[in-house]
Formats: sequence, structure tokens, C-alpha cells
Amino acid sequence: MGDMGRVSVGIVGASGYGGVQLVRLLQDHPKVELAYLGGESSAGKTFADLYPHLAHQVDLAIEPVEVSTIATRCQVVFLSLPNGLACQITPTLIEKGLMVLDLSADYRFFDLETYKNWYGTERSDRQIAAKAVYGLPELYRDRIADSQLIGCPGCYPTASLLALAPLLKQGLIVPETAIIDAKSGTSGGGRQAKTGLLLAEADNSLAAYGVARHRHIPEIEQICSDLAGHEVMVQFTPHLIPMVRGILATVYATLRDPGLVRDDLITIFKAFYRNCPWVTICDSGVYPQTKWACGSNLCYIGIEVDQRTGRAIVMSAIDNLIKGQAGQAIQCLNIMMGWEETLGLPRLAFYP
Ligand SMILES: NC(=O)C1=CN([C@@H]2O[C@H](COP(=O)(O)OP(=O)(O)OC[C@H]3O[C@@H](n4cnc5c(N)ncnc54)[C@H](OP(=O)(O)O)[C@@H]3O)[C@@H](O)[C@H]2O)C=CC1
Ligand SMILES: CC(=O)N[C@@H](CCC(=O)OP(=O)(O)O)C(=O)O
Repeated sequence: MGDMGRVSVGIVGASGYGGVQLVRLLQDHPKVELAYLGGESSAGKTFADLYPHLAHQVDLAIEPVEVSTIATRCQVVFLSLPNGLACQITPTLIEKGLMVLDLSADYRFFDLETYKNWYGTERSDRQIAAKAVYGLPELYRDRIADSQLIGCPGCYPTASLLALAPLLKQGLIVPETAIIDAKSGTSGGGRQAKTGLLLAEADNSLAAYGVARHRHIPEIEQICSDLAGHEVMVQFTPHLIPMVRGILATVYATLRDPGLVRDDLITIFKAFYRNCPWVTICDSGVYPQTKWACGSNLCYIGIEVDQRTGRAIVMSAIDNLIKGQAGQAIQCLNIMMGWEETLGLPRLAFYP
């Protein structure tokens, strides 16, 4: 334990969009002390060099990634790195007794064959990967509580799965009819320079990408299959939308019982998420906006039934960097530590 019984925490990838959210939230967390920030090109700079407006709150420098330093100073480490890096250091961190929360895709898959097929990397850390728990608390809370290693979900899977879970778990839809139409702000692509994310490219425009091949497809299907109890394929199409933060996933699926109406589903969703402080089911006829979730760890879910087509339509809005990334990882940490699931996490959105 660090100062006054606080848990000492490190963040690797602190300069990135996810990393800075972690720093911002954790420096205010009542049971945590920030003990280490790591990075690559930013190593040697102070955090204040990168984010001057946080200078009065964070007095740490970014250090090169050195596992023994992390293990000496930290009890818990968040890895907010590009895919394929966490798996190189996690086995040693786990061996040294740290709790690891990985925000990349490295520990999200039950089966490393799937990871290899979609991410192209052969892995040698099978035993460690087998210990990982998928960090979606609303579905795997008990397993998260007992785990040392969390594979935190992607932002699109978080929004999509929270919309689909009650329908799949209760057998209310024909799983294979599920279509996910999702839109993300540009911060979902990270902080490094990419032409498509330039304001001049993304502004005044809306387009799909990764159609029928986005790497979140196997992640969403893995959890849908787990919920349905058999292998499920879904259609997922992401879109880049000219805003910075937020995801709206609109999910369509055919109801098994065409007699179900909107208020039936609202009752079912409210019951399913009754012990989930970070999911809010909208009232009848209210559809969520990304603005409501931006800056908050909440996921807002709106529900409709089209009696004509027999489909359920579920809309899910999150902040990709909070419930879709840093906030959800901290929610997992709270559960692993036996703390209140809401500790240190924001409810209020930035707007209006
Ligand atoms: N952005 C989002 O909405 C979401 C992102 N994620 C996932 O979270 C992870 C981080 O994403 P995001 O914050 O957006 O990415 P960024 O590109 O903004 O940040 C990446 C970070 O990784 C660090 N880094 C890169 N290479 C190395 C290396 N070899 N050694 C040490 N540090 C390195 C960078 O440090 P430096 O600047 O020092 O080089 C930087 O801090 C990714 O796996 C992403 O897929 C998950 C959910 C949502
Ligand atoms: C807008 C945008 O580019 N979004 C990212 C999703 C980021 C994320 O959540 O995904 P991972 O953690 O799996 O990388 C993308 O589509 O690749």
C-alpha cells in the first residue's frame, strides 16, 4: 500500500487518449495513488509537458517501460497500449503479483486462435491468457472480482453488447438476425496521427469503414455466443462521425415473440440491469444521445419495437473513452478490490 493505505497504481501509455483519461480519473480516486506513468516517445517528459492544464494535479514524469520498476512501485497497472504490446509484459507482471488491467485487445479473447486470425499475431502466453476475464462488469462481475488479469472490452463491443445482452440472455431474439449499426467519434482512433482522423478529412462527412471485416466482430460474436449458449454470428458496421467523443450503437434484431411491445422490453431491460449503477434504461419513447454520456461512465439505452417488422431496436450511447475505455477499466478495478463499483467515476456528462 502507498500513502494512507491507498493502492499504488501505474499507467503504461499515459500520454494517449485512454491514458490521459485514466490519469485524470485516478488522480481523483479516493483509494488510489498514482505511482508510475510509462510511455515510449513521451518518455522523459513530465505529464505537465504533455497536458499543461493538469500540471497542478499530476506531478509525475513519463518513464520508459521497465517491468521491474513497475513491479517495485505498483500493486496495480493499467496497460493502455496499441494491440500486441501488453502480451509482451503481462506474463512477468502477473508472475510478480500485480493486478493487470489491459485496455487493448490482447486479453479479450477466450481463444487465442481467434486473436491470431483477426490480429495476425501468434501468441506464446497461452497460460496467462487463459486466466484473463473479459472486463464487462454488467455481464462478468463475479469473475472480475476474483481475477488478477482483465481484458477490457473495446468501445464498440461495450456499446453493442450492453444493448444486446438482455435480449440474448433471455432468448428474446433470433440471434443471427442481429444487426449493429454503430457510429464513433474520432478519439476512438487514438491520438497518433492518421490522415482519416484529420479535421479536414473527417469534418462534414459520414462514412462506414471496416465493413464486414472490423476486428470488433469476433469480440462481439464471442460474447453474444457466450450469452446465447451457442455460436452466433452478427452483422456489425462501424461509422466514423465528425465529432470527437461518443458512440451510438443502434441494434436491430427479430423478436421471437411478435406480441412483445416496447414497454415489455423496457421492463425486461430494467430488471436485467437492476444491480448495474452504470446502465440507465431510458423511459418509453426516449432515445439516447451521445451528448448525455460524454464525460460520464454511464451507458444510456433506449428501446423501441417496430410492430410492423417484428424487430426490436435498441440504441446504446456511451463515451468511448470513459465507459468504452478508462472508466470501465476503473469500474473493474473497483470490483477487483471489493470497493463500491461507482467509486471515483463520473456520472455527470460534460454537456449541456
Ligand atoms: N480510443 C478509444 O476510444 C479506445 C481505445 N481502446 C484501446 O486502448 C488502447 C490505447 O488506446 P488510445 O489511448 O486510444 O491510443 P493512443 O494512440 O492515444 O495512445 C497509445 C499509447 O501507447 C503508448 N505506446 C505506444 N507504443 C508504445 C511502446 N512500444 N511502449 C510503450 N508505450 C507505447 C503511447 O506512448 P508514447 O506517446 O509515449 O509513444 C501512447 O501513450 C488501444 O489498445 C486501443 O485499441 C479501447 C477502447 C476505446
Ligand atoms: C473511430 C475509430 O477508429 N475507432 C476504433 C475503435 C477503437 C477501440 O475501441 O478499439 P480497440 O480497443 O479494439 O482498438 C477503430 O475502429 O479501430
